[in-house]
Amino acid sequence: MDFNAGLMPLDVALTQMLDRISPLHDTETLPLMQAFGRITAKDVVSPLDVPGFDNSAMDGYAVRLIDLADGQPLPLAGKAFAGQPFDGEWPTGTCVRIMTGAPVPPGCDAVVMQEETEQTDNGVRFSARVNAGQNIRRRGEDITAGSAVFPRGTRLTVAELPVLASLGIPQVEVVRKVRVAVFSTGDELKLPGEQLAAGQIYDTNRLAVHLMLEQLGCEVINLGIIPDSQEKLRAAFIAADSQADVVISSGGVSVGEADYTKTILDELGEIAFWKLAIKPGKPFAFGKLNHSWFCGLPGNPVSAALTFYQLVQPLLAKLSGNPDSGLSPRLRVQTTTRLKKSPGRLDFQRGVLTRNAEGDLSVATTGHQGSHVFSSFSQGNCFIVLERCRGNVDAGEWVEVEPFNALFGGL
Ligand SMILES: Nc1nc2c(c(=O)[nH]1)N[C@H]1C(S)=C(S)[C@@H](COP(=O)(O)OP(=O)(O)OC[C@H]3O[C@@H](n4cnc5c(N)ncnc54)[C@H](O)[C@@H]3O)O[C@H]1N2
Ligand code: MOO
Repeated sequence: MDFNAGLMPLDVALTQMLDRISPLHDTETLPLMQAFGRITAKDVVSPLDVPGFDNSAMDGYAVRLIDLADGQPLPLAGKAFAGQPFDGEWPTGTCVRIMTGAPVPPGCDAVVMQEETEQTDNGVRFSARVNAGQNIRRRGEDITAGSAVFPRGTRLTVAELPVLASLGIPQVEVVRKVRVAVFSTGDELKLPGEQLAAGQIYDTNRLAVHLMLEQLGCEVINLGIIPDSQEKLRAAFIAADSQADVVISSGGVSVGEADYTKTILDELGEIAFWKLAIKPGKPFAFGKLNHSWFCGLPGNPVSAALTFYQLVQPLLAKLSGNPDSGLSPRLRVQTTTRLKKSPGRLDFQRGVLTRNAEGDLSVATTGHQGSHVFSSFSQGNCFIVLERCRGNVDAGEWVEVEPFNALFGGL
């Protein structure tokens, strides 16, 4: 019997999910200092030219080309500093001492850096050839007034926010944070610091999900551990649905006798899909509650973190108006170790991607790939993504890898 028949392929699940979701409409306006990581809600239009005026790129001398024609030294007519333009008369046959960032005087054809000049009793001698426009940074050459500097949907980081500061923009309109409620389910779960009775374990998944949500800039509503009781689980879902845009649970989505999540979802909302052709993470469920989206992560910790990473991360990106899913581009490299795999599902094994002295990349397994071995994320730095139809992979074969992003300590 083929247990994998009827499982939904990952790309189909992702398309179905993302097609149903539209970005949040609500926005807020924040000072630049508080806007790191947020997504612009509108095109940001520049009110200014940058640079705002023609200015010098070097410490040196502002000249007119015609004055250099006979090779004679030029006496100084005055000085220009950043913030203190030269505003005197500029007589023919003279030059102006100028500093980096100072506005070039009207009529200036070029700036000669001081290393290419010589002081003489009769003024400054220009030994090297001087080209029109050299060392002048032109008004508007970086950004012109009225142009869209960053389109709607830009994630604001240290690459963008200082540009807004340079335009004199003090605040920016961004999409509001996505509100996400999270809880773990299971009678066996305890908090770190508590005593474990026989058969109990510590709750790993809620911390993993909470931390990933924070990294992704979401507002987290952490509802704790919900015991395996239909009543308590129903109450948790209702409370979560009333507060959040997305509700994430972990555990209880498989086929065990205490796996109530699916039953309650059927009752309170609609399940769009459940059971994917991926390993780990097969019992991932997605659907809609009364007003929020629902993601049911499998209980096994690697499966929970992996399905969050591969499915919930792109969902949150879309909701927050970010066109970038957050997933790293995949590469093809050779594996240096044998990889165990059964045909049927798309495997996301954890691997170590390295570069040898010749600059060639290769990957090796982190070892045990059980969906309870959370330390494999720490040992690895990438997913080894093995196609559904593939069986065991021998050392030397080519495989696809997906480097971890910052959620798992990658770049
Ligand atoms: N007969 C079948 N059994 C299972 C199947 C299946 O298809 N048929 N799928 C297996 C797979 S794959 C996974 S993954 C799990 C998912 O099960 P659930 O989502 O129902 O999760 P639980 O049964 O509640 O727990 C599974 C496992 O994970 C531990 N767990 C749960 N929550 C946490 C947490 N917050 N932190 C740490 N560990 C957690 C739990 O103790 C169990 O060991 O089902 C398989 N079974
Ligand atoms: O598909 Mo499960 O998530 O292997 O542990």
